[in-house]
Amino acid sequence: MYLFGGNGHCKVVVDIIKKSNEYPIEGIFDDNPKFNAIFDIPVFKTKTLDFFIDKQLIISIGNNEIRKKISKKIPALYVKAIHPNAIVSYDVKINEGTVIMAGAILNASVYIGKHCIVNTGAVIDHDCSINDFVHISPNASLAGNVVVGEGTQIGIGASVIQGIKIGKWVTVGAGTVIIDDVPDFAVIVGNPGKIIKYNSIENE
Ligand SMILES: CC(=O)SCCNC(=O)CCNC(=O)[C@H](O)C(C)(C)COP(=O)(O)OP(=O)(O)OC[C@H]1O[C@@H](n2cnc3c(N)ncnc32)[C@H](O)[C@@H]1OP(=O)(O)O
Repeated sequence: MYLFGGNGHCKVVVDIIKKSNEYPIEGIFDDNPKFNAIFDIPVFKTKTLDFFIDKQLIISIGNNEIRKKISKKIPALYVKAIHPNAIVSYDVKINEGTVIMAGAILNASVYIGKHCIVNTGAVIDHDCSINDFVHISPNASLAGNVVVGEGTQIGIGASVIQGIKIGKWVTVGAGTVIIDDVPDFAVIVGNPGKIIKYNSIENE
């Protein structure tokens, strides 16, 4: 399999794949000239997108908007990666392109969309629904029945009480406590969370 994107997030994705032993990593694609190899894995420059058509791929880029753009451009056999030390309930649905990091806990009947990141130690409790291109940052916790819209980032250490609906392309700041629904594109911080501005997202 291959990875696309060679920054810090990529190193954590490499770790998951090596530990889960599911796929050998044949290379990482990144056009930045500063990368030649990441750990012992060669870095290649992109020549043609057709190369990826029959290749297993994960987009290893932390920015949700960029991950979406690249996934629309590159036709590949997207796969998911789940760290062996994540705890994933048996009826959780995880879609392609998504990575689940060490210590994450996904409880009963959780749904996770495509190209999501469930980062280190995040907790997603029963019946939550996480849409495509979402990032749940390290140590963030979602109580039961929370819905998170496309492209949203839940910041490091944030907490969301049960039954909340968070819109698309929202940014929930580090350590924020969400006790009410959050509209699309909001940037929300503090305890309790207050909206400070709105994201502008191109071609979402
Ligand atoms: C493995 C990994 O690294 S995963 C990555 C995890 N990273 C994160 O979770 C980062 C989350 N990002 C944040 O919390 C950011 O601070 C954001 C996105 C909410 C805001 O960032 P910016 O748009 O740059 O806003 P800025 O820093 O200018 O802050 C605006 C105001 O909000 C306040 N503010 C910003 N973030 C927070 C926060 N998390 N909690 C409380 N207040 C905050 C600032 O103090 C500032 O207040 P002021 O206007 O009174 O001075």
